[in-house]
Amino acid sequence: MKIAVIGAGSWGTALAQVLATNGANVGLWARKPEVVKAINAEHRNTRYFPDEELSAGIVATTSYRDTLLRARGVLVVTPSHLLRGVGRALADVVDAEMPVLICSKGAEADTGLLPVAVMEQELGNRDRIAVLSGPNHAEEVIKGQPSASVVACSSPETAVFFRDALANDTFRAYTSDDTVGVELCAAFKNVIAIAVGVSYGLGFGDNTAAMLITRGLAEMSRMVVACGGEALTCMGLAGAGDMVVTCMSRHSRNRRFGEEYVVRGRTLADFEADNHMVVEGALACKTLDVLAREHGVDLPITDTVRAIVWEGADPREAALLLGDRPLTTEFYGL
Ligand SMILES: NC(=O)C1=CN([C@@H]2O[C@H](COP(=O)(O)OP(=O)(O)OC[C@H]3O[C@@H](n4cnc5c(N)ncnc54)[C@H](OP(=O)(O)O)[C@@H]3O)[C@@H](O)[C@H]2O)C=CC1
Ligand SMILES: O=C(CO)COP(=O)(O)O
Repeated sequence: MKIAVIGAGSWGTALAQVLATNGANVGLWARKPEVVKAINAEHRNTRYFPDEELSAGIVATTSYRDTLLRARGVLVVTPSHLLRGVGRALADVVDAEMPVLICSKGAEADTGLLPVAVMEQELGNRDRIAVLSGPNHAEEVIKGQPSASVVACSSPETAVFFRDALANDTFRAYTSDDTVGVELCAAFKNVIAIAVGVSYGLGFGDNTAAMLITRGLAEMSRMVVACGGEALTCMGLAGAGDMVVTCMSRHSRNRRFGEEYVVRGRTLADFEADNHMVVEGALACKTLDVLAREHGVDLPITDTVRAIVWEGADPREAALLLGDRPLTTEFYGL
């Protein structure tokens, strides 16, 4: 069986390797010809994983049409701000039944639309559009270290199709029908990871990090419930699981950006350019604000991250303001 993967950054490459390890032929779309050449000739993605040998079952190309040719399903693994453009391009090459798994974590700028809704607008047929999320740093998944993730979709058949394509002894995949919950968890945890990075950058310790993680989970739960998702999803792999790993792992770009912003004064543009990698939380703190206003949800940590990253707020003063709000019950708004 052939599966297509759109995006040959860290996560697209790692997922292509999981699929190929499971026996699939993988068509991998990369935008740079030199990445395609290295993958096909040397079985390496020299830009993101120079030390990992990729399966010979992965064939890269810069053509959407060739990537999708005879594929039974497609994974979209680009940064979230590119999703609408990818959906538009895919509309020309996929039929109305092709299962689509979105692996990006974020929401659309300006509209606040979540990935499945964006893709549905471009491709139609929501039941064939699923989303993948969980505590999955690509650097560990590509090495086959034990990990788990959730495939969420309104259609159990689509969820099971992708679950079975991805699952193996070291990559457990669970299914869920709470797409909105899983998508919001994915967008939120990146924002909170920036907050944790800022906190360590300011010299605060592990108590502060644990506070931000758990209050971040409360913030996430308020939003998930307000948008029609399930609070329990926030306790699962896409919620608490991904929150913990992104806030605590040395691999997290979001956490590292937050820390380097404070300690080294590095801007978002510099950080992303130097690493060739996205910091999804920087965009998400703005897009989640659109949703929060729409649903009247209080997001104090998200607001603080946005003030620091986009409005020039001093990180230490912003942190003090966060602690200076009226005291209330632990699970207000739920
Ligand atoms: N990395 C991880 O561990 C995980 C990431 N994710 C999510 O997956 C998504 C993709 O992230 P990831 O794989 O890490 O990406 P990376 O940050 O590793 O790399 C960015 C990718 O985006 C591509 N890109 C950048 N700008 C454009 C553009 N204008 N047009 C087309 N492609 C572009 C880059 O291509 P090029 O190399 O040519 O610049 C590269 O493939 C994100 O939403 C992320 O949150 C989810 C789980 C784990
Ligand atoms: O989503 C991720 C891990 O599950 C990756 O997080 P970062 O983008 O912060 O590295």
